[in-house]
Amino acid sequence: MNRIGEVLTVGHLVKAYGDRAPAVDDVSFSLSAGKTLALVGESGAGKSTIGAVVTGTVAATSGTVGVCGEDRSRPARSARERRRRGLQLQLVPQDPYTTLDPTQTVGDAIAEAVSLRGGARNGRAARVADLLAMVGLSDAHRELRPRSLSGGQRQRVAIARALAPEPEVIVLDEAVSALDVSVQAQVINLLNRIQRETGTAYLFITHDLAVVRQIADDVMVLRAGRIEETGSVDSIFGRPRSSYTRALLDATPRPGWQPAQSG
Ligand SMILES: Nc1ncnc2c1ncn2[C@@H]1O[C@H](COP(=O)(O)OP(=O)(O)OP(=O)(O)O)[C@@H](O)[C@H]1O
Repeated sequence: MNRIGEVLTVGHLVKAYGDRAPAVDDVSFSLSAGKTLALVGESGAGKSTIGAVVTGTVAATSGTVGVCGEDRSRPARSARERRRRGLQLQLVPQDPYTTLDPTQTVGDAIAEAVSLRGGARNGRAARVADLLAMVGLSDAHRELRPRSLSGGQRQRVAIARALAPEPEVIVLDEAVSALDVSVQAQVINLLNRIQRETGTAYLFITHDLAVVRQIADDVMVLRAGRIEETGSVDSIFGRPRSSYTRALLDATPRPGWQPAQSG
Protein backbone atom coordinates (compact mmCIF):
# COMPACT_ATOMS: atom_id res chain seq x y z
CA MET A 1 0.00 0.00 0.00
CA ASN A 2 1.36 3.42 -0.88
CA ARG A 3 0.35 6.28 1.31
CA ILE A 4 1.76 9.77 1.10
CA GLY A 5 1.71 13.07 2.96
CA GLU A 6 0.43 14.18 6.33
CA VAL A 7 -2.34 11.94 7.64
CA LEU A 8 -2.87 13.63 11.01
CA THR A 9 -2.55 17.33 11.81
CA VAL A 10 -3.24 18.90 15.19
CA GLY A 11 -3.19 22.70 15.47
CA HIS A 12 -3.15 24.77 18.67
CA LEU A 13 -5.16 22.12 20.49
CA VAL A 14 -6.56 23.13 23.87
CA LYS A 15 -8.62 20.88 26.11
CA ALA A 16 -9.85 22.03 29.50
CA TYR A 17 -12.03 19.77 31.64
CA GLY A 18 -14.58 22.03 33.34
CA ASP A 19 -12.97 25.20 34.65
CA ARG A 20 -9.67 23.58 35.62
CA ALA A 21 -6.37 24.61 34.02
CA PRO A 22 -6.15 23.09 30.52
CA ALA A 23 -5.07 19.43 30.44
CA VAL A 24 -3.75 20.16 26.93
CA ASP A 25 -2.60 23.69 26.20
CA ASP A 26 -1.71 24.85 22.68
CA VAL A 27 -0.33 21.61 21.25
CA SER A 28 0.44 21.36 17.52
CA PHE A 29 1.99 18.53 15.54
CA SER A 30 1.63 16.57 12.35
CA LEU A 31 2.16 12.93 11.49
CA SER A 32 3.11 11.65 8.05
CA ALA A 33 2.16 8.36 6.43
CA GLY A 34 4.39 5.49 7.47
CA LYS A 35 5.81 7.35 10.48
CA THR A 36 5.50 7.02 14.24
CA LEU A 37 5.25 9.97 16.59
CA ALA A 38 5.56 9.15 20.29
CA LEU A 39 3.83 11.35 22.86
CA VAL A 40 5.69 11.04 26.13
CA GLY A 41 5.60 12.70 29.53
CA GLU A 42 4.78 12.00 33.13
CA SER A 43 1.37 10.93 34.37
CA GLY A 44 -1.08 13.80 33.93
CA ALA A 45 0.95 15.46 31.14
CA GLY A 46 -2.06 15.28 28.80
CA LYS A 47 -1.04 12.39 26.52
CA SER A 48 -4.28 10.40 26.77
CA THR A 49 -6.37 13.55 26.43
CA ILE A 50 -4.69 14.27 23.08
CA GLY A 51 -5.39 10.66 22.03
CA ALA A 52 -9.03 10.99 23.11
CA VAL A 53 -9.53 14.20 21.14
CA VAL A 54 -7.85 12.70 18.06
CA THR A 55 -9.98 9.54 18.26
CA GLY A 56 -13.10 11.66 18.76
CA THR A 57 -14.15 10.46 22.21
CA VAL A 58 -13.51 13.88 23.78
CA ALA A 59 -14.31 17.28 22.21
CA ALA A 60 -11.54 19.87 21.95
CA THR A 61 -12.05 23.17 23.76
CA SER A 62 -10.33 24.88 20.82
CA GLY A 63 -7.89 24.13 18.05
CA THR A 64 -8.01 21.89 15.03
CA VAL A 65 -7.67 18.19 14.36
CA GLY A 66 -7.46 16.96 10.78
CA VAL A 67 -7.31 13.37 9.58
CA CYS A 68 -6.42 12.89 5.93
CA GLY A 69 -7.37 16.52 5.35
CA GLU A 70 -10.83 16.24 6.96
CA ASP A 71 -11.77 18.26 10.05
CA ARG A 72 -12.08 16.15 13.20
CA SER A 73 -12.28 18.81 15.88
CA ARG A 74 -15.71 17.57 17.04
CA PRO A 75 -16.78 14.04 17.93
CA ALA A 76 -18.83 12.28 15.24
CA ARG A 77 -22.53 13.10 15.34
CA SER A 78 -23.92 9.89 13.86
CA ALA A 79 -23.13 6.19 13.70
CA ARG A 80 -22.58 6.60 9.96
CA GLU A 81 -19.98 9.30 10.51
CA ARG A 82 -18.26 7.24 13.23
CA ARG A 83 -18.07 4.33 10.81
CA ARG A 84 -16.61 6.51 8.07
CA ARG A 85 -14.05 7.95 10.47
CA GLY A 86 -13.15 4.42 11.56
CA LEU A 87 -11.95 3.71 8.05
CA GLN A 88 -9.23 6.34 8.51
CA LEU A 89 -8.30 6.17 12.16
CA GLN A 90 -8.35 3.35 14.70
CA LEU A 91 -7.38 2.98 18.36
CA VAL A 92 -5.46 0.25 20.17
CA PRO A 93 -6.07 0.80 23.89
CA GLN A 94 -3.91 -0.27 26.84
CA ASP A 95 -6.24 -3.04 27.86
CA PRO A 96 -8.15 -4.64 25.01
CA TYR A 97 -10.39 -6.29 27.64
CA THR A 98 -12.19 -2.95 27.71
CA THR A 99 -12.96 -3.00 23.99
CA LEU A 100 -13.14 -6.71 23.05
CA ASP A 101 -16.58 -8.25 23.50
CA PRO A 102 -16.11 -11.18 25.95
CA THR A 103 -18.81 -13.22 24.17
CA GLN A 104 -17.30 -12.81 20.70
CA THR A 105 -14.74 -15.20 19.22
CA VAL A 106 -11.48 -13.81 17.87
CA GLY A 107 -12.62 -14.64 14.33
CA ASP A 108 -15.94 -12.82 14.73
CA ALA A 109 -14.30 -9.79 16.37
CA ILE A 110 -11.90 -9.41 13.43
CA ALA A 111 -14.62 -10.17 10.85
CA GLU A 112 -16.77 -7.39 12.33
CA ALA A 113 -13.91 -4.92 11.86
CA VAL A 114 -13.30 -6.20 8.32
CA SER A 115 -16.95 -5.55 7.47
CA LEU A 116 -16.47 -1.82 8.24
CA ARG A 117 -14.70 -1.55 4.88
CA GLY A 118 -17.61 -3.24 3.10
CA GLY A 119 -16.74 -5.22 0.00
CA ALA A 120 -17.75 -8.73 -1.00
CA ARG A 121 -18.86 -10.94 1.91
CA ASN A 122 -17.15 -13.99 0.48
CA GLY A 123 -13.74 -12.29 0.60
CA ARG A 124 -14.00 -11.55 4.31
CA ALA A 125 -13.00 -14.97 5.66
CA ALA A 126 -9.79 -14.80 3.64
CA ARG A 127 -9.12 -11.28 4.94
CA VAL A 128 -9.62 -12.49 8.54
CA ALA A 129 -7.10 -15.28 7.88
CA ASP A 130 -4.63 -12.74 6.43
CA LEU A 131 -5.01 -10.47 9.45
CA LEU A 132 -4.53 -13.35 11.90
CA ALA A 133 -1.35 -14.29 10.07
CA MET A 134 -0.21 -10.67 9.97
CA VAL A 135 -0.36 -10.39 13.77
CA GLY A 136 1.20 -13.81 14.33
CA LEU A 137 -1.92 -15.70 15.44
CA SER A 138 -2.89 -19.03 13.96
CA ASP A 139 -6.18 -20.32 12.61
CA ALA A 140 -6.62 -22.18 15.91
CA HIS A 141 -7.12 -18.83 17.68
CA ARG A 142 -10.14 -18.02 15.53
CA GLU A 143 -12.64 -19.82 17.77
CA LEU A 144 -11.24 -18.59 21.10
CA ARG A 145 -12.77 -15.87 23.25
CA PRO A 146 -10.77 -13.07 24.95
CA ARG A 147 -10.66 -14.79 28.35
CA SER A 148 -8.77 -17.76 26.83
CA LEU A 149 -6.01 -15.52 25.44
CA SER A 150 -2.84 -14.20 27.06
CA GLY A 151 -2.35 -10.43 27.38
CA GLY A 152 -0.02 -10.44 24.38
CA GLN A 153 -2.47 -12.45 22.26
CA ARG A 154 -5.33 -10.10 23.19
CA GLN A 155 -3.19 -7.17 22.13
CA ARG A 156 -2.50 -8.93 18.80
CA VAL A 157 -6.28 -9.31 18.31
CA ALA A 158 -6.76 -5.62 19.09
CA ILE A 159 -4.07 -4.76 16.52
CA ALA A 160 -5.69 -7.05 13.89
CA ARG A 161 -9.04 -5.35 14.53
CA ALA A 162 -7.48 -1.92 14.22
CA LEU A 163 -5.78 -2.89 10.95
CA ALA A 164 -8.88 -4.51 9.45
CA PRO A 165 -10.44 -1.35 7.97
CA GLU A 166 -7.02 -0.35 6.53
CA PRO A 167 -6.82 2.96 8.41
CA GLU A 168 -4.21 5.60 7.63
CA VAL A 169 -3.59 6.25 11.34
CA ILE A 170 -3.60 4.07 14.44
CA VAL A 171 -3.52 5.67 17.88
CA LEU A 172 -1.86 3.33 20.37
CA ASP A 173 -2.52 4.49 23.95
CA GLU A 174 -0.11 2.67 26.29
CA ALA A 175 -0.73 -0.32 24.02
CA VAL A 176 2.28 -2.34 25.19
CA SER A 177 2.59 -0.97 28.73
CA ALA A 178 0.76 -3.83 30.43
CA LEU A 179 2.82 -6.53 28.70
CA ASP A 180 5.95 -8.06 30.17
CA VAL A 181 9.17 -7.07 28.50
CA SER A 182 9.67 -10.06 26.17
CA VAL A 183 6.05 -9.99 24.94
CA GLN A 184 6.34 -6.23 24.62
CA ALA A 185 9.36 -6.67 22.34
CA GLN A 186 7.45 -9.15 20.15
CA VAL A 187 4.49 -6.79 19.78
CA ILE A 188 6.81 -3.86 18.97
CA ASN A 189 8.54 -5.92 16.26
CA LEU A 190 5.13 -6.80 14.91
CA LEU A 191 4.04 -3.14 14.83
CA ASN A 192 7.26 -2.12 13.08
CA ARG A 193 6.86 -4.84 10.45
CA ILE A 194 3.19 -3.97 9.85
CA GLN A 195 4.11 -0.32 9.40
CA ARG A 196 6.71 -1.20 6.78
CA GLU A 197 4.19 -3.40 4.95
CA THR A 198 1.14 -1.11 5.13
CA GLY A 199 2.45 2.45 5.54
CA THR A 200 0.09 3.00 8.48
CA ALA A 201 1.10 5.93 10.70
CA TYR A 202 1.17 5.47 14.49
CA LEU A 203 0.51 8.02 17.21
CA PHE A 204 2.16 6.15 20.05
CA ILE A 205 1.26 7.30 23.55
CA THR A 206 3.49 6.02 26.30
CA HIS A 207 5.17 6.90 29.56
CA ASP A 208 7.94 4.39 28.74
CA LEU A 209 10.92 5.96 26.99
CA ALA A 210 12.66 2.61 26.54
CA VAL A 211 9.81 1.59 24.20
CA VAL A 212 9.98 4.89 22.29
CA ARG A 213 13.50 4.15 21.07
CA GLN A 214 12.32 0.89 19.53
CA ILE A 215 9.32 2.24 17.66
CA ALA A 216 9.26 6.00 17.10
CA ASP A 217 10.68 8.26 14.41
CA ASP A 218 9.83 11.45 16.29
CA VAL A 219 9.09 12.27 19.91
CA MET A 220 7.03 14.99 21.54
CA VAL A 221 7.72 15.53 25.23
CA LEU A 222 4.71 16.93 27.10
CA ARG A 223 4.76 18.59 30.47
CA ALA A 224 1.60 19.77 32.22
CA GLY A 225 -0.28 19.91 28.92
CA ARG A 226 2.34 21.88 26.99
CA ILE A 227 5.04 20.88 24.54
CA GLU A 228 8.34 20.75 26.39
CA GLU A 229 10.37 19.74 23.36
CA THR A 230 9.96 17.83 20.15
CA GLY A 231 12.34 16.25 17.66
CA SER A 232 13.66 13.06 16.13
CA VAL A 233 14.34 10.08 18.39
CA ASP A 234 18.07 10.58 17.84
CA SER A 235 18.00 14.24 18.83
CA ILE A 236 15.74 13.81 21.86
CA PHE A 237 17.71 10.85 23.19
CA GLY A 238 21.13 12.07 22.08
CA ARG A 239 20.91 15.82 22.64
CA PRO A 240 17.92 16.66 24.86
CA ARG A 241 17.66 20.44 25.27
CA SER A 242 15.32 20.58 28.24
CA SER A 243 16.25 19.61 31.78
CA TYR A 244 12.80 18.00 32.12
CA THR A 245 13.53 15.70 29.16
CA ARG A 246 16.96 14.90 30.62
CA ALA A 247 15.33 13.97 33.93
CA LEU A 248 12.83 11.70 32.13
CA LEU A 249 15.72 10.05 30.25
CA ASP A 250 17.74 9.62 33.43
CA ALA A 251 14.81 7.72 34.94
CA THR A 252 14.75 5.32 31.96
CA PRO A 253 16.61 2.00 31.95
CA ARG A 254 19.26 1.97 29.20
CA PRO A 255 20.24 -0.98 27.01
CA GLY A 256 22.04 -3.50 29.18
CA TRP A 257 20.31 -2.22 32.31
CA GLN A 258 19.62 -4.97 34.83
CA PRO A 259 17.07 -4.81 37.63
CA ALA A 260 18.74 -4.36 41.03
CA GLN A 261 19.26 -7.69 42.80
CA SER A 262 17.52 -7.83 46.13
CA GLY A 263 18.80 -9.60 49.21
N1 LIG B 1 -12.38 12.95 32.00
C1 LIG B 1 -11.65 13.80 32.72
N2 LIG B 1 -12.24 14.70 33.53
C2 LIG B 1 -11.52 15.59 34.24
N3 LIG B 1 -10.18 15.67 34.22
C3 LIG B 1 -9.53 14.79 33.44
C4 LIG B 1 -10.23 13.82 32.64
N4 LIG B 1 -9.31 13.10 31.95
C5 LIG B 1 -8.10 13.59 32.30
N5 LIG B 1 -8.24 14.61 33.18
C6 LIG B 1 -7.13 15.42 33.76
O1 LIG B 1 -6.37 15.94 32.70
C7 LIG B 1 -4.98 15.92 32.99
C8 LIG B 1 -4.23 15.14 31.90
O2 LIG B 1 -4.62 13.75 31.99
P1 LIG B 1 -4.24 12.68 30.89
O3 LIG B 1 -4.87 11.39 31.28
O4 LIG B 1 -4.52 13.23 29.54
O5 LIG B 1 -2.65 12.61 31.09
P2 LIG B 1 -1.65 11.45 30.69
O6 LIG B 1 -0.38 12.13 30.32
O7 LIG B 1 -2.26 10.55 29.69
O8 LIG B 1 -1.48 10.70 32.08
P3 LIG B 1 -1.46 9.12 32.37
O9 LIG B 1 -0.16 8.63 31.80
O10 LIG B 1 -1.52 9.05 33.87
O11 LIG B 1 -2.68 8.55 31.70
C9 LIG B 1 -4.85 15.32 34.39
O12 LIG B 1 -4.76 16.38 35.30
C10 LIG B 1 -6.15 14.57 34.56
O13 LIG B 1 -6.53 14.52 35.92
